[in-house]
Amino acid sequence: METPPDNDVLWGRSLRHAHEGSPALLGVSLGVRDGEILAVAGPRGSGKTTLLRCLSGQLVPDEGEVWFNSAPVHTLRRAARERLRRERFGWIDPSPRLVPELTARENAALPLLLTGASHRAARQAAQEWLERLDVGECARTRPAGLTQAQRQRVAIARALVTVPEVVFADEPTAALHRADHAQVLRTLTTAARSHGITMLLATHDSGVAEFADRTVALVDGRRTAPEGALC
Ligand SMILES: Nc1ncnc2c1ncn2[C@@H]1O[C@H](COP(=O)(O)OP(=O)(O)OP(=O)(O)O)[C@@H](O)[C@H]1O
Repeated sequence: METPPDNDVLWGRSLRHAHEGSPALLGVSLGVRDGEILAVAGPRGSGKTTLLRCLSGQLVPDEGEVWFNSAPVHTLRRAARERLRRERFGWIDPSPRLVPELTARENAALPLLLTGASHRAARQAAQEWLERLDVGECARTRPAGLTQAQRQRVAIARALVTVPEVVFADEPTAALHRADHAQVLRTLTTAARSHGITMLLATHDSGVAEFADRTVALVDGRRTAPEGALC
């Protein structure tokens, strides 16, 4: 088995995957460097979500390998992959999926409570992340009382509260008004950079690439090199 380059925190090799017979990835390889913000660009249906799910251990590819910090992920059992996702990774969905009964701060604190942090520590860290993401004043409000942009910021706080090694952001601005896109992306990428968090940012919006260090493009489940880009 070939081992990944030393400076890649995450590495996928020749990933192939089909959903119930529909091909989604047709042999994608990529490495992500420590602390890098990598945009995964491509039109709808090009395989971006499938790639992020394979790299984060949510999905085992039909073929190919995934390595995290020089250890294989694709050979781990389900429980070990779930632990990896819970303890080392963060995930941001296109639409914020918050627990409606909990306040913004309680939602943001959840991942820390799941890793065994005390209520007090989790509450304090959640409040700090809400403030960094400009929704500190919403801490006691439940999701129904927030705007969609505020809910997405709370979901981002929840993904970052454990300071994960890698955050996977799947179209994080898809459910927002265009006017909110740049501000949310700037806040997200600034927070990641200041904490040395590696980030994969799936997007079909070419404007997102300006927030990334590098862009890889997918079309029909394969990588293409965007003109002028170094991949
Ligand atoms: N659960 C599923 N069952 C069946 N087909 C699926 C499933 N998930 C994805 N696909 C198909 O796999 C292909 C790649 O989908 P994927 O969601 O990975 O692409 P994407 O680039 O993230 O698209 P989008 O921007 O619309 O989310 C598409 O043809 C899609 O219809």
